Amino acid sequence: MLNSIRTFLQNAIKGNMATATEEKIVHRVKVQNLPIKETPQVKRFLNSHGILKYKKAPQWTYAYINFESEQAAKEAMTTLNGVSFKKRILSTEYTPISEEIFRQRFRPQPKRPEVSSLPNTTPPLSASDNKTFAEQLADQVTPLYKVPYEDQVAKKHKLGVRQIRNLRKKLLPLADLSEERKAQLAWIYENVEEPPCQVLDPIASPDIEGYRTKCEFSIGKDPSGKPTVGFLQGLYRDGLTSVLEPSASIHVPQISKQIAKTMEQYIQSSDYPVYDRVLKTGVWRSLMVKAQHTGDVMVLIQLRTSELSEDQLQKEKKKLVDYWCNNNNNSNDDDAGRKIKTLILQQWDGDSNGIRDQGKTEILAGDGYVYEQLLDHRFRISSKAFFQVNTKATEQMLRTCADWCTTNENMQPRKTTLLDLCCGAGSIGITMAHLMDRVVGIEMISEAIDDARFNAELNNITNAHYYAGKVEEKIHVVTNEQNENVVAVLDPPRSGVHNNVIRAVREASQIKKVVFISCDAKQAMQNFIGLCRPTSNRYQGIPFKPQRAVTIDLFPHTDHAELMIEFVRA
Ligand SMILES: C[S@@+](CC[C@H](N)C(=O)[O-])C[C@H]1O[C@@H](n2cnc3c(N)ncnc32)[C@H](O)[C@@H]1O
Repeated sequence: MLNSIRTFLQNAIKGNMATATEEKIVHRVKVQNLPIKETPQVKRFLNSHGILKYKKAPQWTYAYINFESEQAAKEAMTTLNGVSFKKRILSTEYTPISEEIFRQRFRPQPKRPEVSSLPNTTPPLSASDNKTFAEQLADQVTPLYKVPYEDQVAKKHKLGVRQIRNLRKKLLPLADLSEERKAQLAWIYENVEEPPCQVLDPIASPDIEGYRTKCEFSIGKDPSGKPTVGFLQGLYRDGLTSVLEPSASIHVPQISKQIAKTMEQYIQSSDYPVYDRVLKTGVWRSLMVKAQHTGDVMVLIQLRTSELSEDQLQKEKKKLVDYWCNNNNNSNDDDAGRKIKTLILQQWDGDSNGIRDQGKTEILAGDGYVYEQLLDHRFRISSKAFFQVNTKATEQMLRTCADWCTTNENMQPRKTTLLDLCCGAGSIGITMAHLMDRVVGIEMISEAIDDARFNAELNNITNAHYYAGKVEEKIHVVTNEQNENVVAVLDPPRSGVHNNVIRAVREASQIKKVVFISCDAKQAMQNFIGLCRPTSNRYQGIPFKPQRAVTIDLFPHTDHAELMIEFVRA
């Protein structure tokens, strides 16, 4: 029972991450089989394994440790799992939790009314929080919406500076080893009152409303039980899996709101029920809309098919095409269906929520692609390929990135290879290819690599080469080469990259510079530390040091931003 609740919470967390808030996760590890009481001994034992902060009540046989990234959590699990302490064999469990829920747990909770007693409009949820559903949703998906935009940017800049300072702080204990290692970290002792590298003025987003070119909506029931397309309300702690409609969401473009509404009308008159995230029954699960600045729109509908016969599924597909592409929808919202370039169906019967890369996708109409324009280059994007969601702010980021990649006293750009790690559909390398000798891109989603190859050709680029696979497995393609000058741009997912990538980058002496683009510097901190820590058996090669950093606001009204750091050899 406990396990199923935990799985439910974890799935709910994952589902909500994928849909609405790009929410922060506390990467918790539960260490089990510890002795009760014996507090000083437990403290000494955990400290000796590098764990200085943890939570354990004297009567508990377990402790919780929080980490900033999944990777750090997993590394600690590897260290502690199976270790014998006080004649007990320890075991560990990864128990991630949404940061918001984590915080809420330490706050007194107002009593909530029964969900079924809530009326069908948008009234206050309870007397104590006195907020409409629209306000609650705004607090959840765009928590800074009431803060003037310049103040949002200033706040994110401050957080970026704090992360850069943190890097210095986290490296300090590693410097106290030997004179040689200390020398490699000399930069952390310079101007200790200042950030350890130049921090440029933050780059604000040119678009601050309706900027999201990709929206993932959940399909479910609103608090009154009405089938709805929108964002998960996100209070899984209470077992709530309600969906709130997005019409007031400031970051969602009008066209995507129209499409969500049109889909809502479809499911409300459908013979099949919406997906129930607790019982794991029902059919309609999620909707993804990619609405690009070129005017191209992709609609991907995710459904659970195990309740449908083959005949029913075929009929439903035909009905969807009729509705979306033959204008048989009654949408009075400016005929959202007419604007769709491609319609895709994804079958997903698994427990985890959100659009899944593993889901079976089928193109029902169009060619399965949309196009976007970035810095005078055109990009084809498939349903599975990552593409930055704020086009105008991404252009700003790419300009700065190109500038950093081509300024280096000892390297001539045209004799330099640009290593585009985690390249997605190729936007970084392709917009810079004309400045470089060649571009080598590595990406694990094969559809994205197909897009990158296609995009290079589409933009008449002949010096870009792409490899499908994990960076940790393919990076040797470039690092095994000799006598090359290489600049690496590393643009990984939120949690950063595998340590092996960092080790390979350090060991490849031809890589003179790394431009690290991180959408969650806290989680990527382990990677930054890996690049900068002194040379050891595990981390060979000359370490890097930060030279410049800048915050770029790709996500107005949310807590998120990109932090771009230029690392050069120390
Ligand atoms: C933040 S996106 C950046 C994509 C691209 N640079 C862009 O700007 O559009 C991160 C990308 O890393 C890819 N990725 C995640 N882990 C990877 C790995 N271990 N090896 C290669 N690619 C990976 C994801 O599929 C995704 O396309």
